[in-house]
Amino acid sequence: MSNVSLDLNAEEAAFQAQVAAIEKEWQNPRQAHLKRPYSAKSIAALRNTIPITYPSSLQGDKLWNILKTHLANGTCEKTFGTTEPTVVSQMVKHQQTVYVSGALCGLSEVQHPGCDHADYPWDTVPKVVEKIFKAQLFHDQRQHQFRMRHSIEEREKLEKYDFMAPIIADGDMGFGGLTTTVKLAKLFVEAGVAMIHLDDLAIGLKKFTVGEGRTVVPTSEYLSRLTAVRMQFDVMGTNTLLMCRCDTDRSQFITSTIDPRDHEYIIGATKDLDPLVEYVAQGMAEGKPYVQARDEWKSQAGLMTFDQAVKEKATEEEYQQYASKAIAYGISLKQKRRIAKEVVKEDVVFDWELPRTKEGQYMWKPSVKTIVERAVLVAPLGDMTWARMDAPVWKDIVEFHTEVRKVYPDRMFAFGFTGMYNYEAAGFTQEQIVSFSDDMAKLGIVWQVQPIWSVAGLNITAEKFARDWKNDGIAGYIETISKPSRAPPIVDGFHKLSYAGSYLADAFFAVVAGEKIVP
Ligand SMILES: C[C@](O)(C(=O)O)[C@H](CC(=O)O)C(=O)O
Repeated sequence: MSNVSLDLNAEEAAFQAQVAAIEKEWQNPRQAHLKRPYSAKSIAALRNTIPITYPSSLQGDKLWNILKTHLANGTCEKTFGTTEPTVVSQMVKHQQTVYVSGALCGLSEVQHPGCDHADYPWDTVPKVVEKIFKAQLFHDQRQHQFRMRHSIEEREKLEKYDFMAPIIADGDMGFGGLTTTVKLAKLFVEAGVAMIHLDDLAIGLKKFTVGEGRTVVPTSEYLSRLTAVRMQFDVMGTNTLLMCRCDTDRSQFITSTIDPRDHEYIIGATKDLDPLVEYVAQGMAEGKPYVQARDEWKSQAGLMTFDQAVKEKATEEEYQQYASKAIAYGISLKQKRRIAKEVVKEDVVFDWELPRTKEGQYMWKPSVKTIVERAVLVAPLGDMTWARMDAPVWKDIVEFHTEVRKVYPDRMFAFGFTGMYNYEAAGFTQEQIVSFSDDMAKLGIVWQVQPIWSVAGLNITAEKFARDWKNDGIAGYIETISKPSRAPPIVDGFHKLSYAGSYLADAFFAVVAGEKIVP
């Protein structure tokens, strides 16, 4: 039974046309760098039967052109994070893009604020993107209407801004299984985002505190996440950009050992002792603090990777023989053990189950090499790459970007000036700090973000005004806010010409009343 007349030929022809259109889109220079593990046919079958277009796609193209121009010029876009449309309306005067930070959303857009553990509801960041995008459309509309009320000669004297700065947003770790990631990607596109970034962190285990550290997922899971987003963008037919962020730097745990590509970096105990969780439970029952019990166990466990354990037991010659066969991308622990048995006389004791945490994580040894491997592997699914680093180690920054560029010379990169960077402590001179952005731009880092300016930045502004208002009242307001906001370059305030959009409201009344055309 059906409620439409069934024309199977027309249905098949429409489907084949859709497949052909998708194949063509994928060959377009804008998409030629992408490689999908699925077919155009699978995507066509997942599409709706009516055509739907999204502004997100236009914004994606716009962002692509902005960043490609920076890449060609060896320059970069420097932006910052906000959740506030008011801030966006001003930053577009100086920035070409806007960042919606998950950390900020977690602080100011939820009922229960908290440090950035990405523990807010999965639709929090897309909703903020939607709020900002709609505000951008409003400012774009009011400016356009205002300009069109003026003659061409008059317009020359008016300020003009591009309010539609592409929005880059934090997709965190995708918030769960593949279906959540798909829904997240869809909501972002519908909200008007130009690019999202997705990382390889484990849900619920993003840490910024002193307890147990940050946890990544296996390479295979990271790949699936990014593929899920790419698939959803393809289903929606958008040119929205995907940034592959990798958080392996400084991560201390991995959720599973399922992927041999991760085995080189998983840490085991090389001593025969009780499992960490049992030792800690026992210690705590005896009244020891958790951290003390944990550290005691760690100091006795002989923690290292399997390759290091082999090195400890082998002669120099045996190790060279072992390394030539066993240290290569994707060699599993099982294969490594077999090779060690063949070439090393002594038994290699190694157990990666013993150090597992109460939540089941395995211990992990991060390195620039792992980040490079992950970044290179997933690069064809995305448009940009970001190696998130807690601390600015210049040598690591150079190594990472140089290595990835050996494989993908045209790759565009992002960088976040994250957390509590202490440049002096990291050995940077004042000169190096000043030229840091430009130096990074030369490595292809075309999008650079200070994600959390709003915390200290807005607080400083608010605290200052709160003090001035208490002390000086309206006299102070007039001097420090009202007058400067009217002087050029105009910082939008409530006055008729700007932010509030009074002219737009007037236009609605005039048009409804039958006004023909202005000026
Ligand atoms: C960029 C980031 O994802 C964010 O949410 O803004 C955070 C910021 C931070 O922790 O300082 C991150 O880098 O993880």
